[in-house]
Amino acid sequence: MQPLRIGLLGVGTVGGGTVKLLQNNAHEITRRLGRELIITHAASRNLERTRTICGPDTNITDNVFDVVTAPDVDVVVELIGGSTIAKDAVIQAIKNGKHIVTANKKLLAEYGNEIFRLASEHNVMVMYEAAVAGGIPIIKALREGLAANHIESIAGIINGTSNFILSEMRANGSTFPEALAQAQALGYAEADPTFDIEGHDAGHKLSIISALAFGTPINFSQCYLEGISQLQSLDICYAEELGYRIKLLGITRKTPEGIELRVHPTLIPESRLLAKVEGVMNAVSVQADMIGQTLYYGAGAGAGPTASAVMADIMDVTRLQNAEASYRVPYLAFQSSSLQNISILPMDEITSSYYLRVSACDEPGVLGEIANILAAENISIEALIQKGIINKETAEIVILTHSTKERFIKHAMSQIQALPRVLSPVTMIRMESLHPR
Ligand SMILES: NC(=O)C1=CN([C@@H]2O[C@H](COP(=O)(O)OP(=O)(O)OC[C@H]3O[C@@H](n4cnc5c(N)ncnc54)[C@H](O)[C@@H]3O)[C@@H](O)[C@H]2O)C=CC1
Ligand SMILES: N[C@@H](CC=O)C(=O)O
Ligand code: NA
Repeated sequence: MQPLRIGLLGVGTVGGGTVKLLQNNAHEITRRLGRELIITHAASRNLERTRTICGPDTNITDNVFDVVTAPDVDVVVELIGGSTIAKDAVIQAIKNGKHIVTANKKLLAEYGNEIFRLASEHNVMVMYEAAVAGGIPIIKALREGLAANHIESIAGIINGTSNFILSEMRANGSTFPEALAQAQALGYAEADPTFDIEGHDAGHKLSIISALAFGTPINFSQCYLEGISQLQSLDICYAEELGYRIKLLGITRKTPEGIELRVHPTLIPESRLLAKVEGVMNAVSVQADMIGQTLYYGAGAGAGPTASAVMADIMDVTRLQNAEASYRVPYLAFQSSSLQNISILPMDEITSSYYLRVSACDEPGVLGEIANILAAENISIEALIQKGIINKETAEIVILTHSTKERFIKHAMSQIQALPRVLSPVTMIRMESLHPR
């Protein structure tokens, strides 16, 4: 059988890792596929480096459009990132009948609905395992392994850079800038690391898996985003004292009123496996009606793990390329006839438990005033600690609440804030209370 011909766009961390993986594991891959894979074309900005990486048999260009129009390319593997040139190249490739493999969550979160519609019209596959949780086969799990279930909720650590930073700060006492610089040096961070630390990258990924899980269009523009840049080490310490770890979580849940879609720092009980996920590792917990809870754990970023997912997708395309259309892995959420019209809940309507930290005058009655406000909003308290840390007159009060709606906690916070003896803005961090331990 003729080899499957790959056109590679981008030979950076993931692109270079993909070439290396194919060079190292070609024999095993061919044995498993019964067919050879060859990279006929590669587009890159650094031609000399790319020639060294790819070897003499690959046509090298600095123009991605040379690759997407080349007749001897069956699959375009898009690893340049971003959503400008990458979008044009992918659209052009689909129109030219090429299958697509991409690691680009930004592109899919912003333009996935359009790209999948176009792919369906042109009868080509778009594979994106590497786009969510790097090497963890979470797309395959949702699309295939859990295909018979109703998915109820997903909670995941899906940004390796943020998790790496939080782990480094907690375990090794690194500062935020030190830990970020290390994540960049290790190839984990996005070209613009703001996407990592402000929650955008996790939001991109969450929007994709939420759409896949609940059969909706991708709704990134309605995803609530809050990153780790404003997190204070004081809150990390208090959370630990209460038996919790703080992680940047992506949470999506189907409720009768609509879908929750949110990324924010979250308190997780220390005993939960998610709380023990450290460094660049990712983990995704899925709650489904028949199977119950499943947990997927592995490296969420880096050359090797991400290349592993890219190559698995190329192998899937190879296997399915000659299958009749109906035998191909379906796009599920992206077939317009089967899309579900479920609204994304406004943030005020989500349900969570909450961590609140209040700095107040250390005087009798303050605690009572705060408790009264919470009681009036029907918010019950799970735990409370009080410390006089700033000076003798100022107390830090940390409260964990039971489950309530976000709008009730916001209303309570504004009243607490207005108390004359409350001294600085109330800190609020949401707690993970979706999945059983
Ligand atoms: N680094 C990681 O651990 C992971 C990255 N991803 C995604 O994979 C994609 C690639 O990421 P990295 O390899 O880390 O980025 P990178 O910056 O290391 O590599 C991108 C490469 O594409 C080249 N490039 C960009 N625009 C180009 C253009 N117009 N023409 C030719 N070449 C161009 C750049 O020069 C660079 O060599 C991104 O979408 C990223 O979000 C996904 C999962 C993990
Ligand atoms: N920047 C991303 C890379 C993988 O998607 C991350 O840190 O998770
Ligand atoms: Na993955």
